Amino acid sequence: MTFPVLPYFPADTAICPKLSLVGQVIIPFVPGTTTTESVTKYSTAAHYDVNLDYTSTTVDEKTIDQLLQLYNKGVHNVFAPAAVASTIASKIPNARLVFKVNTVAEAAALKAHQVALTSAPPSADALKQLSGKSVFVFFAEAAPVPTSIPSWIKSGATVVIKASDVTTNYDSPAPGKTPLIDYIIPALTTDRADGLYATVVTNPYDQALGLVYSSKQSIAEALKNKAGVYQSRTRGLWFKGATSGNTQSLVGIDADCDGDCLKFIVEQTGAGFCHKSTTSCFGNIKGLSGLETVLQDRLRNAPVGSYTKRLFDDEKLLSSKIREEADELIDARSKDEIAWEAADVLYFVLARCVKSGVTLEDITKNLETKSLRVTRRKGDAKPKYAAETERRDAEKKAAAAAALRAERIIGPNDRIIMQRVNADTSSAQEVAACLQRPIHTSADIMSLVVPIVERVKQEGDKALLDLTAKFDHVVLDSPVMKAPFPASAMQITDDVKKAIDLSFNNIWKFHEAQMKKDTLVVETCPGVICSRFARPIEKVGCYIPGGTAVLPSTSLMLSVPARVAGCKDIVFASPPGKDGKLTPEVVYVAHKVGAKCIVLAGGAQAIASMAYGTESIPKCDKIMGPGNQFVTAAKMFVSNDSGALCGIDMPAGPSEVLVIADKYADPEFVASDLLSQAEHGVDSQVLCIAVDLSEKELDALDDAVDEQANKLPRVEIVRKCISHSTTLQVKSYDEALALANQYAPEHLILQIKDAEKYVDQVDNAGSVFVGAYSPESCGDYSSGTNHTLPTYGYARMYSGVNTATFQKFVTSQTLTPEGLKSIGKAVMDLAAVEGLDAHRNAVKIRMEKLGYLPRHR
Ligand SMILES: NC(=O)c1ccc[n+]([C@@H]2O[C@H](COP(=O)([O-])OP(=O)(O)OC[C@H]3O[C@@H](n4cnc5c(N)ncnc54)[C@H](O)[C@@H]3O)[C@@H](O)[C@H]2O)c1
Ligand SMILES: N[C@H](CO)Cc1c[nH]c[nH+]1
Repeated sequence: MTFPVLPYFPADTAICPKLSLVGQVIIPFVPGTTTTESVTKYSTAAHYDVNLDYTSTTVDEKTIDQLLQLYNKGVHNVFAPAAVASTIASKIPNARLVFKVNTVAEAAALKAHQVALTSAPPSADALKQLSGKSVFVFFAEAAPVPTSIPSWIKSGATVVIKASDVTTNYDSPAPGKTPLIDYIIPALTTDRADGLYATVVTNPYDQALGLVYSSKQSIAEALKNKAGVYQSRTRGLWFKGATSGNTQSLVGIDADCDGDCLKFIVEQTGAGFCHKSTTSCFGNIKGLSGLETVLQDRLRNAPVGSYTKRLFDDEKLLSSKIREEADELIDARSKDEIAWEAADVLYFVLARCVKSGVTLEDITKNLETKSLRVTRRKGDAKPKYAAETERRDAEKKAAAAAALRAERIIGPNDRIIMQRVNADTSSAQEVAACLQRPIHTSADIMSLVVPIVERVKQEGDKALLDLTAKFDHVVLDSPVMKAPFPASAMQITDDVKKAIDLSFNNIWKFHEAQMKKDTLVVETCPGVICSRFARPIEKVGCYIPGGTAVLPSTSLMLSVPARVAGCKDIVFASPPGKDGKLTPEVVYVAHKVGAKCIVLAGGAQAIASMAYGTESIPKCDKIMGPGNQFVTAAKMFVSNDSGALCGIDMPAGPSEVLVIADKYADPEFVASDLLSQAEHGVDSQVLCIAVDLSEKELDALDDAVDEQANKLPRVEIVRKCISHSTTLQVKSYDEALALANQYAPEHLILQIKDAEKYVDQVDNAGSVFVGAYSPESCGDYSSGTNHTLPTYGYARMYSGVNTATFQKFVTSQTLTPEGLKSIGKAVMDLAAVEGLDAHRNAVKIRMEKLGYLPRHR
């Protein structure tokens, strides 16, 4: 309970610190003038509440804003005439208001909980009508009537008195002034025979220092001297510290709920409160304030070279520690970890405060002020911090994924098996880490690729030859081989020729079936005929990878649909071998499809040469084909450069496969499919989602992977790829398909019972291989579907290469007069909405001539 006396200070600058020892003051509110500073200067630094007296009988929006700000800076209550208080309450929902009225009857009629009586002094009996309300007897204007004060206070009212009418100088008060003690004693009771009041002494953080006793005189002396003065039961008036030197500065006094126990809030100096030289009579104070005391002492006395000294002297060290500990706290999970990390954070934060002279009391007061806010911020983090948290989360995800991969380096003597993760018992973060791709087209790659592209753009063939020498370690005379291609460059075996021819035919058939030959015609309204027809893209570039393995199959996958679509100029690009020659199968395919030339270059430089053209290489309108991260980044770069005016198919990077396998799947089949993509490159990724497999069945899968992998010539690549590849155990098919859709694999293989049934549930995948006898390799070469497919999860929004990739679609329309009549008005109305009069006119003129609209000259 705060003492039921509220000193009124007519000017906010004149607040008497001694009177405010009772815990509250009231100052006038002046519209437009009372600033938040005039409130914070008391409310955040001192131990008393600041109330405002609003005297005007009107209130405008500007003043409401001003009040809002003042509330939010810690103003306790605003006393206002009842009508004004109602207006404020309607504008500021949680405003703390005391409704000023003249009479007890008016107060009783109000719904408000806090009321102030401003005129005729009420009798104690009349006050009883207001039980249940907080009542203030407002004597700020008139001189108080001291004889009534005890009865008001005893009735539970708080007396608002002019500060100038009160004094702490109790023994020789100036004429007309009432000693403050006279307002305090009526609020107290005691059942002790000696009439003393039990008094709890606390520090400013409400920590008990000890129990003492007070008398009317000791309290009056304490108020007068603003010091700890008590009544010893054996030695009379006791000025604490008078002999020991451990004095106390009094910062506030208070009473308990029924007034039979006092509280003195003090700042203790010297060894402590207790005569045994401990901080309190209950021993030394621990916790945060104990730590604060230690740190304050260290700030003054820390030995040179000690860690605490370094911490105080080295701003960067202290800031870094706060950040580091805050991060660790964010990452902590168990109760123990959180407590541990929170303690570290508090230690360094407190060191920062102590160093800057900020005390726990300042922080507590600040917290109290914030709790008084009437309009609260939404609580969202500022965008900068939200973005930072997201960035850090992404970094952590990547680091977690990297850590998982890093943990698993499959050594030459280790079994080549995938890591196993049970999706049902792992955290979402752990599962997500398994679904992270090993490599991204990041800013780092772009910073390598952009200079390469720019060089080719500027220097053409010369740059191409230099970069081929640098990256492919072969010095060429010319970067291009033009058609007709010499027979010597396409020497291949009959079997391979037959294989290419068979594959060519199947790819042709499937892509020709996709060909949109017929013009699409729709009459949308009578006389309005809309149509759409396809046209081939004239000049297309086909990139055929050749880094870790040359892929003639890719030349088929790109050039056959190009030919089906009717593209005029087909340009191939593929890195030359160390002997400076192209793979003969690639040249054979180029010859078969009638390609115009083959660029003997790989990587970003090959893409740039086709995007911008060089002295010897024709510029292409669109570039298709897969490749490593340099190729993919260069494709993305040129497609964004309006100077290149060059489209691309999609980001088709390192190969990947996700196999969903159940207990009906043959582990050897599953292993072979996983390894067929693992052998592409160390940055490939293969995943198996095992549906309800037992440990024994999972072991069989591991055995099959290990056995087959060790027999492969590219086992070294496979070993590295399998290191970052995972078998995820799930319980159900639905779960498996949900994870597959989340990953959006380039290839999805369903080795499950009734596989066909689940195709409907596939939302995101480049190409699906359904059932035990549909290995992914068939799609790579010969079945007819295309193997140039979106990776990195781009299957969520891109399709694989298809015939339409090499086409563009043109729409056309024909309107008859009847057609114009059907839609003319709608066009004119919409053009008017957009304020585009020329658009409107184009229809209006025709409609007028046709007689559908009256002519306007
Ligand atoms: N998504 C698909 O549809 C699909 C299809 C087939 C292949 N692929 C993938 O294509 C990729 C082919 O990659 P690849 O490396 O074997 O062949 P690539 O032809 O894509 O890249 C080789 C070229 O990269 C350049 N290069 C190498 N190191 C470089 C460096 N440090 N800086 C700049 N340039 C550098 C060289 O010029 C080299 O010619 C594989 O990851 C494979 O999985 C994907
Ligand atoms: N699997 C690759 C697509 O990611 C294509 C390919 C070509 N040769 C063998 N495989």
